[in-house]
Amino acid sequence: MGDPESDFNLKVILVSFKQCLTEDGQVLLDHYITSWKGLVRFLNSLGAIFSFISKDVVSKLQIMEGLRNSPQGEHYTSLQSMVAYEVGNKLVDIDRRSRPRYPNSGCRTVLRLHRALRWLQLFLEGLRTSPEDASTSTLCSDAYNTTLAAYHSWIIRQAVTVAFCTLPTRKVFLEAMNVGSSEQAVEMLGEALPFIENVYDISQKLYAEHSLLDLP
Ligand SMILES: CCCCCCCC/C=C\CCCCCCCC(=O)N[C@@H](COP(=O)(O)O)[C@H](O)/C=C/CCCCCCCCCCCCC
Repeated sequence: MGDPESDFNLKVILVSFKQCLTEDGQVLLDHYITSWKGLVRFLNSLGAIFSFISKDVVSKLQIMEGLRNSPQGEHYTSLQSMVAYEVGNKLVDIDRRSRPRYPNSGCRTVLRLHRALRWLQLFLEGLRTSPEDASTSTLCSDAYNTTLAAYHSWIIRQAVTVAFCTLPTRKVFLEAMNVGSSEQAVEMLGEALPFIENVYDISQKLYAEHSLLDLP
């Protein structure tokens, strides 16, 4: 049996995104939630300054677990079945002008995580391809500005900018992935990032097909 501490590395988490996908391209929500829990664990290890971010992710994961464990749980087996169920039964707030009726819908909640997954993909790709002396804070902000920033209020953008300034160097970051040297971490990212990319692309297509990419 493996040692839980040494098993805890970023490769395990990134590869777990592979398990989210079935052969016919269903995104399995149980695995999706588990993969995100692993990411939260990493985020927590970066320090208390990131706790406002991890609290938000945890609350979204709790919403999804609540739906999954509810009497309607079978509809929340995959992203596809969730979208079919919630859209088909009008359980999603589509119109920004109306009073929210379903603030905790699965579609809305996963959309927030889905956007964050794109941030993660761009950030880790930046880490992988950047020179040794690249600033992680710049890599992180660049990825943030092209993904999540557009959806966040001014106050959150300011808090995030401060938190980014506390990030460790690229070398420390790569070693914190717990997969060996920085060179090995870079290699691992090259192998494992496509798993995140696949999940992101399939989810993006599904949400676009149902016009769900801009849910309030
Ligand atoms: C050793 C390297 C490993 C890197 C592993 C990184 C692990 C990353 C884990 C989590 C990523 C951040 C997830 C952020 C989710 C944000 C969801 C969101 O947009 N929530 C907002 C909207 O929700 P509603 O209000 O509409 O319900 C919410 O308002 C936001 C609240 C908190 C701020 C979120 C800031 C996100 C910044 C992303 C960068 C994270 C920096 C991590 C540093 C590596």
